[in-house]
Amino acid sequence: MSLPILSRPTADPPTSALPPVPQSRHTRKSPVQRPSKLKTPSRPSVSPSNQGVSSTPELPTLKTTQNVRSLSTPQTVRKAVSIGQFPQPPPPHAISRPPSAASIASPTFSRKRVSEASRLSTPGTPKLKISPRHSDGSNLYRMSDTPSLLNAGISSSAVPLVDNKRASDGLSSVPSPPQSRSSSANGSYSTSATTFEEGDEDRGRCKDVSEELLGPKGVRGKEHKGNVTVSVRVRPDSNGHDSETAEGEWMVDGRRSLIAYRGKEGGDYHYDNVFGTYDDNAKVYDSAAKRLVRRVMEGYHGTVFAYGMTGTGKTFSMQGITSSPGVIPLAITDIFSYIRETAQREFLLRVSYLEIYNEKINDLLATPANGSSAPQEEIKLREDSRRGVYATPLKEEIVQSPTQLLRVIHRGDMARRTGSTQWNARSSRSHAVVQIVVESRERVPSGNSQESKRVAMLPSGVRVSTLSLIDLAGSERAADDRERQKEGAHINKSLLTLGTVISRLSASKDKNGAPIDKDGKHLPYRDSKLTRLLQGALSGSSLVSILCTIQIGASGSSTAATTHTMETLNTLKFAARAKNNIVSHAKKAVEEVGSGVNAGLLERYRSEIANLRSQLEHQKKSADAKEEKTEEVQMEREAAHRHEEQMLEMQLARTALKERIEHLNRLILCSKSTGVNSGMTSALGMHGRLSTGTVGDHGPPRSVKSPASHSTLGTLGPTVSRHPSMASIGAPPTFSPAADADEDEDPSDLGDGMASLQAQNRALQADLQDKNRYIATLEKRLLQARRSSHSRTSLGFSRMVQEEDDVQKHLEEKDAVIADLQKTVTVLRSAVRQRSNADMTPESSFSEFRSKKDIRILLDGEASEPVRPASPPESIGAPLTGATPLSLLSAQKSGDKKRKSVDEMSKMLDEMIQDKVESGHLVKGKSGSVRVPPRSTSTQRQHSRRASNDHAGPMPPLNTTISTIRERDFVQERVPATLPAKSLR
Ligand SMILES: Nc1ncnc2c1ncn2[C@@H]1O[C@H](COP(=O)(O)OP(=O)(O)OP(=O)(O)O)[C@@H](O)[C@H]1O
Repeated sequence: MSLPILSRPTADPPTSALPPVPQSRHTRKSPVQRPSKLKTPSRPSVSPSNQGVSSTPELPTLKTTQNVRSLSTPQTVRKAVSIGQFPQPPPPHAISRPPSAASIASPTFSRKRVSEASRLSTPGTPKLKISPRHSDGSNLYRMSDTPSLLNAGISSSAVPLVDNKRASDGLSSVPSPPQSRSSSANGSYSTSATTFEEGDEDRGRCKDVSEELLGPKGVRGKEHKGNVTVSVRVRPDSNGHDSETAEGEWMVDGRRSLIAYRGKEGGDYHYDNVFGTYDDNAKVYDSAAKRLVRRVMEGYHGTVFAYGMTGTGKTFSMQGITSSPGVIPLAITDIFSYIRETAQREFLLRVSYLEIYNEKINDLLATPANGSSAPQEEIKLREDSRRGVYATPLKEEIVQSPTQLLRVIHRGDMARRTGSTQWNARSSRSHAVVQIVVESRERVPSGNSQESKRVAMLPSGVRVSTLSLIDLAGSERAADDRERQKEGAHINKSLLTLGTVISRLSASKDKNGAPIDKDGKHLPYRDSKLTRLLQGALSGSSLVSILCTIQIGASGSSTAATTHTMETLNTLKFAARAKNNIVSHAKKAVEEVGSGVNAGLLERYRSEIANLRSQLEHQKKSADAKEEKTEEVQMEREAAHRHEEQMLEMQLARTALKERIEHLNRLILCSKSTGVNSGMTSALGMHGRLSTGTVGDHGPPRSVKSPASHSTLGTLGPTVSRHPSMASIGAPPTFSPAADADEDEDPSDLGDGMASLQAQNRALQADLQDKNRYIATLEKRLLQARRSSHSRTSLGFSRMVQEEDDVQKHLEEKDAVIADLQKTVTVLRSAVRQRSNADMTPESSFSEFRSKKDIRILLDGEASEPVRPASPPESIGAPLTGATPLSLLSAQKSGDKKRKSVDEMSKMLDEMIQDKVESGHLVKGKSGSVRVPPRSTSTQRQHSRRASNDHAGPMPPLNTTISTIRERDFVQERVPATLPAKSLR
């Protein structure tokens, strides 16, 4: 009989979300025996065929009255597994508890189970016999009612039978009645622990049964045994026909969890669960692993492993197929259901997946996805007191959803070593270990307030538990293939070591605490990586569920059949030893507080989150402070910038003013150098002399102004001070009489008035150009100042605007001056033209001067009053009344025409100077010199104007300067530079 050719799941993980996880777990009932078409063996109705059991003729071996339909062909049983096609979790109203008897009694449930059974059973399946209880009690023992974490809360009440009789024909896994554990003399085994159906009274209750059991009222003496569950699953025959021998030799009673072999070395084997060929993976999971998974979620360590001969259905049971997912996917679904149901705790899940292949550990999750064959870092097993034995370095992935977890495991499955053997087309060549680490922590129920939310995050102890789901490689006979032989040798060796360890397990320990066997020898955990890795579970630190798979009724040659039977018996013995010897004293993991190396990731993440939060807050604070500082600095900078701008503008304005002043000064010097200033000075000197000397020479002096002004003029003295210029401010130099004399006595001046005028004209033109250039410069600066003033927001803005206005005013005044000068130039030009006629009558001269005077008046806009007639020159200082310039000029007809006209002009100048003195633009010194009044406040200026004293002051204000310039310009205009100094005297 050949074994079926099977294939491993190849489908990709699902992309769609898993179905919703149930919110309640109180409605799904415990799995109980399902109704079957097979007849339930009953003690009274002993089948006659039982007589044929040779090995134990005395035992009535009951045959099922109806043959179990053989399972569908195994070739099609193992289809590609698609995670998306895993069974949907029960709806919210359903619970994950096994169906109760009550639910079984319902027609719907019965129909479903019946149809499942009929689907799985195929004609040809070995007829399984149900062994009744031994009548003599020698080979069959009742299992003791030992409550445990894995059957916690289960009462020993009998399961109600459908229609008052066992619905199962023995293929169901309804636990047997309590029996005491013992082994029969002829090799029959039974286990002390048993699983019990939950009584109706427990259904719907969600109580912490472990607490109940571990509490003072718990059966402490027996609980440890109860923490180990051993189940045996019988795989359907692969080819559909069964041997009569096998049929006669084997009896499987699922209801009583019994497998009996009536052949050589036969006996009855009792376990916690016996699954028949019709039991599907859901049933296996519910009975053998579900409770353990729940306990792991509560904080216990748990290990589920499948053990058995190659091809007997270990991988099938652990991974499952599309239509019947196995223990691993169902556990994953359950884990997440539990998390959803447990609102009072928060969880963190991480998963790792390794294989032990040829005594080497490979990380199945670390395999590069792109297929690159980079050598993996060697994974070693280490041990510490807290974690026990563990593999490192191992990749762990944190998962947040069932889909994600299934995908990770699927990835590992794909990386696992498999190969074709004579017995299994896709045989697992390695032991595969999925480890799901569950970290959980109590959550303080959070209210709506921010405070309570914060409190909810307060750190509490983190509990870390591990669920190990192990699919062992199958024991096998020597294969033909070399590689398979080598693999098989390693597999067999490790399984042998496992068996040895289990067989020698005892509660004894040496003085160092190392486990020893009954003979005081050390247990050979280190002989294989598998036993080393399972050390914690085997030595009792975790809950254990062992699922042993067998196949009975193997076809083939009689030798093969014998070998097969021997292997099956070995598996059964292994299972029995495991149940008898493994003592679990699993305890709930202690909640660890703190964020040290030993703390779970959950705590580390929490503390990291808290750290990051505080860092964030700190950074935010410092950022705020920085921002504030930056703002301050920015404001300071802006203020400084504004200040700079203001300073710049002020500087510009000051520079402009200074330049203007310098320029004007230059002009004055320039005029001097070209004779203009000297002419003016000469004129003034002339005027001085005119005021004093001319009185004697030409009769009483006449003033063209008021008597007051005349008297003022009289104080000018014999030497007229030089016209004040910027250079003369503060210490106005006066021309010494000698210098004056030198200048005045220059005969060329007298003889070449025309040339002087032309020179003056040139100088004025140059001056005009200078001024134009200067205006352009000022305009440019003004433009710059305006531009920068746009950006001003400082407090000094208004002040600057004010200053700018002042500057503007000054500029306007300067413009007016320039206009004056231009006009003056025009007038001078015309004067030059007139002089060129050389025929100048006093009248014409007077009219010319008069017109100039008018022009001046017009330009200055100040002296609007008409020129008054000159005063009679009786005395110096006396008011000149009754004389007009015309009369004056007429009286001197006898003199040189030019001299006369000069006198006229002198008079006119005198008059103008007097005007200026009166208006405060000029002050007269005691000696009769004329100066610009000192710089002073407006009040002082007014006072100065009134007092007309000779106080010399500091630099005059700009207005004064401008006025002075105007005066000077006017004087220049009026007094030709070529006027002979002598004549002025
Ligand atoms: N209970 C079962 N019902 C139907 N088919 C099954 C059952 N058990 C196993 N099979 C089928 O038997 C074949 C072998 O199963 P599986 O690969 O799970 O055996 P195994 O014990 O894991 O073998 P190995 O140790 O060589 O890996 C598969 O095709 C599988 O589909």
